[in-house]
This record gives sequence, structure tokens and C-alpha cells, in this order.
Amino acid sequence: MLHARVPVHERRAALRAALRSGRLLRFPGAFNPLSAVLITELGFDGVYVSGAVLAADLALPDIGLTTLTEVATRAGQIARVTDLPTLVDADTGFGEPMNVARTIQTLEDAGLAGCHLEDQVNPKRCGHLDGKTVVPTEEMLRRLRAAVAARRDPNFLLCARTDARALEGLTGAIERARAYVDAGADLIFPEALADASEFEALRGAVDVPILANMTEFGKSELLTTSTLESVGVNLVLYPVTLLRIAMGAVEDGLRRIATEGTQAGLVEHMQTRARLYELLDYSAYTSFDASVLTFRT
Ligand SMILES: C[C@](O)(C(=O)O)[C@H](CC(=O)O)C(=O)O
Ligand SMILES: [Mg+2]
Repeated sequence: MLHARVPVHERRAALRAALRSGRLLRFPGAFNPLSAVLITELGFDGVYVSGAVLAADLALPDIGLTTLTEVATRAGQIARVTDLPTLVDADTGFGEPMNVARTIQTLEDAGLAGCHLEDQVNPKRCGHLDGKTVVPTEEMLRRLRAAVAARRDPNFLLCARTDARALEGLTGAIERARAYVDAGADLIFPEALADASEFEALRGAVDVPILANMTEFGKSELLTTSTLESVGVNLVLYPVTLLRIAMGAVEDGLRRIATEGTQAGLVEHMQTRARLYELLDYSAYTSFDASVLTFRT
């Protein structure tokens, strides 16, 4: 009721331990706090807060228009309703290395378990689109060093994302990943690798956990959890999946209401009032209220 129970430092420690387990951790992207409740209830391992989803939610393209305040606020709203660790997309860190330092502390304060920082130039774009540019390795190292120095909880997970695969090939991405690990990255996010063999090659090249981004309509083949686990991937993101499912249903529903003049035919596909109230733990609020009233009288 009201909020998560597990303190964030414990969730961060649990995520560290789980990443060492050899098990694949599944992090669907929550498009709002309520979807994070469902992710938790259905037994996933963590919650992801996607920059693309956060921007799309504001009807903006994912080109670095959202601010640190917007991202930290929304990610904090999501993190506080789940006992799972929440990982947030910090894009390029919202500025120069000094800004990156502030970003890390702000995200720590917002209750996140970790974040990823990427090596794109500003303005960044979706990692699965053409026309990206990356900063020189040295500049990304400055971002990472600032992040490491600013972090107050050593278990706050710093994930380094490289977008170099599209520009410098797999070898270039691997070289960068190694340099980012040396600078203190705890987890590597190789963006837009083509297939399982590329993940396997990266796996063999770094000795920290690696992440796979299974976003739809992108450049990566959609690999199953067993394939990802078999090539040694430690964490998989389904960043925009829930938003795409929801928006697909919303658009179909709106069209049917417009053409049929009623939503009656859609009711059987809807989440029921009872299920919604169950997710909201409605009855606990009613009992709480009753107990407070009883206490007063
Ligand atoms: C992972 C990602 O950074 C995100 O913001 O969710 C995006 C996802 C997407 O646009 O499909 C990405 O750049 O891959
Ligand atoms: Mg993003």
C-alpha cells in the first residue's frame, strides 16, 4: 500500500548480486507507475524507465529534449511503487561531465538502482536509427569518471552504453566497451548489435555483465531469453514494448468507438474495474481508512 517496502540501497545490492548469478534478468520498460506494479506482480526481475517512452509520453521524439528534472521525477514515481530495482535511461547524462555528476546524484536521490549513460553526441537519437554520431572515446571516459566520482552509493549501478556498433563496427564497439569498463562501468550496453553471435563476441571481450536491448522495429534480431542466456547476456530490456502494446490497443479502441458509436464491443478486452482495484490494493486503503477512523472515535 502507498509505496514500496524494500529500501533502495537493498534493491541496489540485490541487483548487483543478481547480475553475478549467471541468470538472465528481464527488465520490461514501465510506461507509468501502474505498469511497474504489473511488472512486479508478474515476477520480472526489474523495471526499466526508457528515455524513448518518457519522451513519447510527452508526445516528443527521443532526441534529447527531456530534461533531467522530468526524467528523475518520472523515474522516481515509477521506482517508488515497486520493490524491484529500477534502471533508468540517462541518455548522454544531460550535459558536460559536471552535469553528469549532478545527474547521478539526482537519480540516486530519486530512488533509482542505476542508470545508463551513452556515448552519443548531443542531440542524441534512438540507437536504432541511422545518422547517429558518437563522441570520441576520451570524452565518454570523462562522462564515466564524473559519474563514478559523484556516486555516493557504491551499489548504484553505472551502465555504459556504446552506440559505436553502427559507426565503428563490432570491433570498435568492443574496444570502447573495454575502455568504459576500465573507467568504472559496472554493466555494458552494446546498442544495436545485429544478432546472438555479436553478443557472444562482446561477452568474451569484457569481464562485467552485459545487457541486450530487445526493442522492436530496430536493428537487433528479437532474441529469446534462452538464446540470450546461452550467449551469456545478463540483463534484457524490453524498453518500449508495453507502450507499443498499449498504444496499439488505444488506437484500435478509439477507431471502434468512432465507427461503432459505443465502446460496448471493447469491454471484454479491457482490464476490469476489479483487476484495476486489485493492482491498486484498493481494499488496503479502505481498511486503513477504517482503522484510522476507528482509532479516532
Ligand atoms: C533503449 C532506448 O534508449 C530507450 O530509450 O528506451 C531506445 C529504444 C528505442 O527507441 O527503441 C534506443 O535508443 O534503443
Ligand atoms: Mg533511450
